[in-house]
Amino acid sequence: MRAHEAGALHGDLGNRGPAWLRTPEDVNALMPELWPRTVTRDDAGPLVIGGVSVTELAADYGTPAYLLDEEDLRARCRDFAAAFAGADVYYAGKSFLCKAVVRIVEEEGLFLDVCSGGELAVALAAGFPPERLGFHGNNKSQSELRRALDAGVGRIIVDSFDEIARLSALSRELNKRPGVLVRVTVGVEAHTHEFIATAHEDQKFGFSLAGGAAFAACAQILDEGVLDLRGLHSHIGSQIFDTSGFEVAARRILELQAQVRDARGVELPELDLGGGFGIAYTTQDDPATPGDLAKRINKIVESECEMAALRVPHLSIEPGRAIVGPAVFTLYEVGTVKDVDGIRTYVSVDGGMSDNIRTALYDASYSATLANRSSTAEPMLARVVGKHCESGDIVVKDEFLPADVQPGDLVAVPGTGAYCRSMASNYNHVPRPPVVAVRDGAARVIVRRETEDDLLALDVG
Ligand SMILES: Cc1ncc(COP(=O)(O)O)c(C=O)c1O
Ligand SMILES: N[C@@H](CCCC[NH3+])C(=O)O
Repeated sequence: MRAHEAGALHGDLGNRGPAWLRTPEDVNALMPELWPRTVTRDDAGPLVIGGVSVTELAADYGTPAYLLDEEDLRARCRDFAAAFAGADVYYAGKSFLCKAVVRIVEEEGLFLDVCSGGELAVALAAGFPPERLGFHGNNKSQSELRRALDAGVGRIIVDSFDEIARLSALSRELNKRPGVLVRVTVGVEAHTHEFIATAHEDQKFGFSLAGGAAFAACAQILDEGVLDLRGLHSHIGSQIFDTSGFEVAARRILELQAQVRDARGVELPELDLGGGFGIAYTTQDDPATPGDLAKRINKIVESECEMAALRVPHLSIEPGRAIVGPAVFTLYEVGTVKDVDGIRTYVSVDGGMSDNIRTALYDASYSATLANRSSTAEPMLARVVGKHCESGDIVVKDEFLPADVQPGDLVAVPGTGAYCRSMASNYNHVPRPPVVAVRDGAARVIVRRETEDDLLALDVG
């Protein structure tokens, strides 16, 4: 039985979605907060991004494909820069990095956070000014640190005593004095998935504040005088909506700042409060605007500094997801529609966990819409799944699609700009999709589709 022939069963299925998911009045309607800014649905029905219809993009570039709204990405860079005027906004490259995006970030005046030799290589290959780079990582290798020093990376965020020793030895050898920040674990239990929370005590990142390691790291760097200690750094996790976590983090880290001043007579001039600002993946999410975030963060920093009689340090933040996440959607083609005995309708698309691992890894929720046409059919609760040999290969757990969705239709999943292409794999030897940037009626491939030749290129013998 085809899904749209299942009739009354769809009503029953409607009860199986999560409580927050409502049957839409118009299954073709787009919730503006979920989509890149230029996306519309034109009269004939297909989605249009940057002035180009998805049917045209699918014909030209194939599916699956990540479609990037360049105007939207640039606007989000500018929104953060304007809201946090006077601070340095580092775009977190781990969310998605390629040379074209590095250039966009540079042109829009942002700084760039990299966290591996590979990300550093992409930034340098695109000509990003090294003094505007921040280099992260809990286990930077000798060669990665050497490369960062050679390139003249602006800030290295040190994460362990081993790294302080390694970086100090290299700095002496190369006769450099890099600017460093000490990454502090502030002991905040961020309200997000445990795998993407990074400031509770029991974890690999940073120096513990409560245990005294963070103070000891600052003292050691100041005593040795080899590294230029510019300030403290905190990142509490990712996809966070509750700003109280940032407030607690700022308060605690500024207490450490005061402790360093009192003990050593040094007021560290900089403070980095990391990234982690949440975005809307479904109608249940209600993210703060950059303006709101800036207001709240600046207020807490200023009032804490006033209480501790500290000068307000030069602030920086590191948003990744909030800049690139909403600027992209993934376009898939439907291959099969299967109604499983009244339990659930599975809509299989031509990608899956290899292009979006977040649903399987974090139990993340996404939304979807029929993209190549509008439909007058009733909304039907469906699960959008991939083509991998894995029953957990789910792209969108629960979403209402028109009941007449059929093979050959296109389905679009918004909010896939961050941590989708960057975490993509070749599982089942499925080539990774391209990233196509669209702007003012023109499309350009910024990351090409992987080919079977690419997959075979690493096989030796
Ligand atoms: C140190 C650091 N900075 C910035 C980010 C960016 O986070 P997000 O993409 O959630 O803004 C991360 C990732 O969580 C991170 O680990
Ligand atoms: N990869 C995570 C975010 C972690 C970012 C790195 N600290 C996600 O998809 O939500």
